[in-house]
Amino acid sequence: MQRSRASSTSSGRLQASQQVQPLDAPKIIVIHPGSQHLRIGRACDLNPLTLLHAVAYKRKHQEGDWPYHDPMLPSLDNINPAQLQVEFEEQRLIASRILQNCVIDDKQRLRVATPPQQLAHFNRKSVAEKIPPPGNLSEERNRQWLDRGASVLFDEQILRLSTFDARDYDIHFPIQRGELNVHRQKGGSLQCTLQHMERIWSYALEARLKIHLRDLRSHSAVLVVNDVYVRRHLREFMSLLLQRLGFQRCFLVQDSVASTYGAGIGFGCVVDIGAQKTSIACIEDGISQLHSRVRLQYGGGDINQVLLMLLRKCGFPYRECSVQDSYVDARLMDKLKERFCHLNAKVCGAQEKQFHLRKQNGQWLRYTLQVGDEAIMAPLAFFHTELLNITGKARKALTQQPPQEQYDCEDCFDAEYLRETGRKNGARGADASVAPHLNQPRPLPPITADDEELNVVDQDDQPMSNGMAMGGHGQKHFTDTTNGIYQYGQGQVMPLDQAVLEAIGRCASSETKRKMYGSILLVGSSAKIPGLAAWLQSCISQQVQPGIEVNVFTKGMDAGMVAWKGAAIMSVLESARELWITQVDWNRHGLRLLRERSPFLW
Ligand SMILES: Nc1ncnc2c1ncn2[C@@H]1O[C@H](COP(=O)(O)OP(=O)(O)OP(=O)(O)O)[C@@H](O)[C@H]1O
Repeated sequence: MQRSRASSTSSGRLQASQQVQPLDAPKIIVIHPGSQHLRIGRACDLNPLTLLHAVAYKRKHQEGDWPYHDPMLPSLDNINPAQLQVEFEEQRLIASRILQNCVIDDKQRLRVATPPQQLAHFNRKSVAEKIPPPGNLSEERNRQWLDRGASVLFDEQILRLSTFDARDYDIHFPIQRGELNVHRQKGGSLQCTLQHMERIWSYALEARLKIHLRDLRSHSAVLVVNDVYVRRHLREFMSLLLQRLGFQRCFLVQDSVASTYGAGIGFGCVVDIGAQKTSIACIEDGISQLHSRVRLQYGGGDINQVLLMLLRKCGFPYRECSVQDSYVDARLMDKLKERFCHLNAKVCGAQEKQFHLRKQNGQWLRYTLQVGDEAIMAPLAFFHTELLNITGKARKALTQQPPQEQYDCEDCFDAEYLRETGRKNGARGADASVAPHLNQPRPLPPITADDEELNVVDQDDQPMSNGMAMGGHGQKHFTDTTNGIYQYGQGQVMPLDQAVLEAIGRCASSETKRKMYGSILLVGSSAKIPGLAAWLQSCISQQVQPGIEVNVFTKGMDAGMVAWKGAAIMSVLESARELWITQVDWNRHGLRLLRERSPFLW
């Protein structure tokens, strides 16, 4: 490890009460939970299992009880759907003009647009054809598509729930937009959310990894957590792993730090684009730089919604598609995006595509359609973020408050708690003349009940200033406040390139900034969109001072697994031994251990 916690623990601090056992990769379980997927596996595995991070409980149909469904894709903003359509169309035209200005070859020829009306002419006439079940699916398995007898469904079984079938289940995704999905509706309390998580992880361990839960006491766990975290939630994760699931020991690692290990780089700006969130953090010497961290509330799921809207504009032949109610349709949009979308300006013109779909009655259908600029315009929404307004205009940018400004009433070693309760010269509370450092202004109060450690920046909340992000020029769009909060424009969703420029601009020295520009690592499954790295590189290059080298890259491995692999590598390092927190120690010392041992500033 680049940074040893041993060097930062004083002699008077905690010593492990148990001798650390030899490292044994098959007995270490690495867990990376996300908004859509859970990645889990043994540290010795080449790749983790990837399964849907959701659970569906069969409902008892009772009077007054309605099914509860967390959507798989971010919901459309339905405050004023008609207005939304009009605004979307305006933005589509602007994006189309941007694309037409793209030079596609050495002869400086410009890109030719494919108008949706031209595609609609073909698509509206396209009729679905009945086809037999795909080759490897027997008639028998096609009939038993869904296990209707099971009281709980996981993974693929949830993805087979149509609008009709879903009515029999309460469906929960315990993480949404990268954060624990705590809400006021059915099954939305913090304890319920943790219970959903426990059910999914237990299923993955027992049914998929074939590890009995009672054997977990001889296993260790590494949990990959967000860079921008809520301390209270991390505490709950520790209890879930050590007390509820019963792992022998565990440690937590931030996802950007794990990604640098997975990619084999010593430093870099990690841009993680997942299903529902994008997080950015600059890593140096194994530490995620506090001020550079930001989590943006958009990801691949929002691109699915943009794609569907664009396809509808050109006569999408599967007219009943309802991603809000049907998990089959949400899954279909994932697949279509993964197959069609790209950010390669040289690819233009209409292309004929096909997709298959199983109907509720077991009949398979084949749809044929033509796709043109929709395929490039949907992912362009990462840069032209006005297109993302359909899934919410008032999008929040989340940064993390420094540790000394975080107040945790259950942490009896919390700096604020000690300040409030400490006795100086026999008096409660400190006198400014005696201990001026203890009389600092009180930290900001919690922002929300659950997210007290997050700086939640509602993009409409703050006045504009001329705050200039360093590194680039022409970035006059950021509000810069004293505690590291920033926002983009007058409430717009922050474009990806601007967010990266701002994150790097917040690094301490120009040397560090220069290093970061030269090493921008793209991870998360949405980073697999062909051409994304080159597009981002080109956008950033145009905005930095001349002479600064910009390098945006992915590693030659599944971008969605980089963080998991990094955590697996870390877990077996000799230098990671001091990070482990045993069940016995956690029961005895609790939170204090996270302060002492976590590989990031608690
Ligand atoms: N080849 C691909 N091309 C484009 N997008 C892809 C590809 N493969 C997967 N995706 C998209 O990546 C998203 C899932 O990403 P990932 O599994 O990293 O998210 P997550 O970790 O579950 O969520 P989050 O990081 O938002 O909490 C989905 O929107 C999926 O459609």
